[in-house]
Amino acid sequence: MNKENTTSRLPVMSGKRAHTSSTDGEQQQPAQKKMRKVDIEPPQRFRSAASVAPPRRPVAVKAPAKPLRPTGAATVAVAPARGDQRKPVAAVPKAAAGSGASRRPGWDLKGKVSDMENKVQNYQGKIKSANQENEYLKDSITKAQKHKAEIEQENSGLKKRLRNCEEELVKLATVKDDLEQTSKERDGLKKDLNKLTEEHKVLEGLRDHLESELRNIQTQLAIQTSALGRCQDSLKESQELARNLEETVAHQREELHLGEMERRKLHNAIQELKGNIRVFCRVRPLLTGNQSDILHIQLPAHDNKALTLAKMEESHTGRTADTQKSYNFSFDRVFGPRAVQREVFEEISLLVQSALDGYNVCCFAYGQTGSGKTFTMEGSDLEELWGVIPRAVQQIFKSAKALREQGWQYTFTASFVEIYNETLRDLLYTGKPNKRPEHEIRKISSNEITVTNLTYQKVNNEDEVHNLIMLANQNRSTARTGMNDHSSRSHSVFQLDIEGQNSDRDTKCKSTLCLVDLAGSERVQKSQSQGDRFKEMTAINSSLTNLGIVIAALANKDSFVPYRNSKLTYLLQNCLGGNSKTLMFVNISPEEESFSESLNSLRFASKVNDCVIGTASANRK
Ligand SMILES: Nc1ncnc2c1ncn2[C@@H]1O[C@H](COP(=O)(O)OP(=O)(O)OP(=O)(O)O)[C@@H](O)[C@H]1O
Repeated sequence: MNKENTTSRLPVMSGKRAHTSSTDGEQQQPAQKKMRKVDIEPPQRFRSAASVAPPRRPVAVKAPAKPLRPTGAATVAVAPARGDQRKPVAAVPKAAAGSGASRRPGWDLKGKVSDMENKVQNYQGKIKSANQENEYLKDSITKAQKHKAEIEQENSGLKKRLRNCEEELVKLATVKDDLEQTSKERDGLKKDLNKLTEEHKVLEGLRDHLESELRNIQTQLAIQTSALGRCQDSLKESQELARNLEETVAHQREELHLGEMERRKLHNAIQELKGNIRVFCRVRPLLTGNQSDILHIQLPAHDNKALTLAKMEESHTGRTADTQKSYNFSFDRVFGPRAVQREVFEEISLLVQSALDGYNVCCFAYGQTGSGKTFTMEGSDLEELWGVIPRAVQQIFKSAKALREQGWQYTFTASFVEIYNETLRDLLYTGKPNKRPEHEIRKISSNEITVTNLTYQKVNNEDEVHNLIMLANQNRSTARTGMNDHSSRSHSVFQLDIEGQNSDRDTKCKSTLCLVDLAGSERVQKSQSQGDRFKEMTAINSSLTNLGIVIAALANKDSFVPYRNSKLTYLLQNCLGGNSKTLMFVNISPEEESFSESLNSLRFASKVNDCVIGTASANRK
């Protein structure tokens, strides 16, 4: 609102007032100006008030009837009302008054009085007019005051409105700030929106892709569902079949178990018929030369159980011709020099099977040094040259695996001990040589023998047993170098303790497979041993003799069996008793110079072969 407008809209206000308003207006904020422009209408009352202004009517001046003597009253004039722009009431024309006085002669007092009275009347008229005007002015003042009060009231109202407007303005400023803030936020949101729109587009693309994949999957699912339906049908059929098969399997298992028990019974019966102690004779091939050069050992072509040892004896007198002396022997089986390891083992594999069935089994090789005991029991590294021990171990683990399907679980514990000069030595010892412990044989129950400080190694497969055999050979070869090949003059005993359990049938069995490589059986006289060698030979012969005595006592069913006479028989006590199956190999050297030793060995073996040890029974619970 400009100054001109303010002035033009408030016509009754003084210029100063109008100016003040204008100044105020200039200082006001644009918003206030706007508000004023909108709200303040030209007050109509001011206009009407303007019309209240006293009329500019001329004061009626009556010509005096008589000219009055001019007095000082001529100076009386009505002061114009404040703000009244009217001209002062015209005084009686001076010329008229003056001309009357001047016209009257000095004596014309009457005339003069008349003039004076006119003047008085004139003045009285003037006074009356002034009074009227005064009344009028008073009235105007009253109205103006009233008007002023109204204006003040209106002013205070306007001020109040102004304050309200200012407050509103402040609020609006806050709103503006808020608006700016909101605007910024909106910009930010716009950016976010743009970003989200982009993302939305990407997601839409992804969704389209996924929807198409979903459609594919749904198609596949439909195909799979129908296939599943078919599968479920065939599964039902298969389940039915499986149930039938399970019943058959259970039935067959039962039959198998019964068959297995029957097999064990029959197997044992056969073993009993064969005798619980059996003797096999094995003739070593010549290490050099032609095997047909072996003349003193005769093996009948059609009898694999007989052997004849023949020797030409010179005539003592010289008069008669040389005579041939023959010694016939019969064993459970005789293997000639051409017999291979597999062939030999086949004959004893049934015995090894008995060990898994819960029978104690003892297999030992007897014979003079170099006759092939170690070769028979251990053989060499080549699988086809494996001896009884590795083949027995292989068979045991193979059979145990097969029996697992019938509910049998087996645990195996191996030990390997050497008896030299009636002293025990742990062949599985891995500690320091100078810390080797001493060992004692102890009987811990009626059918259990244990050796103190001996390594009893749990084994789970044949490889582990082969490793133990290698360790034992290492231990023996160490002793061999240090003690002048004492291996020939020591007994080595490999024991495999077998424990079986069939939880389904609540059956347990426990047995020991004992495989022994005996020391060379040379006679003292022949070897002409002396000193340590003599001591060794005495110990060997003593233990071998005791072995014969024990076997004989068992055969005779003696009430006392002298097991404790030697470490060997004490250690083998459980494997030699009535509850065991025993196999003895008698190894024969083919060289002619070994004739006498061979004869001795065969005689010893024959004695053993004649023994019938009581009926073996399985260690079952
Ligand atoms: N059946 C066989 N076929 C081939 N070689 C054999 C046979 N038997 C033994 N030998 C060989 O004869 C030699 C002596 O055999 P071995 O060491 O087994 O005799 P030993 O009776 O154990 O002797 P020791 O009592 O000294 O231990 C070895 O070289 C061995 O390889």
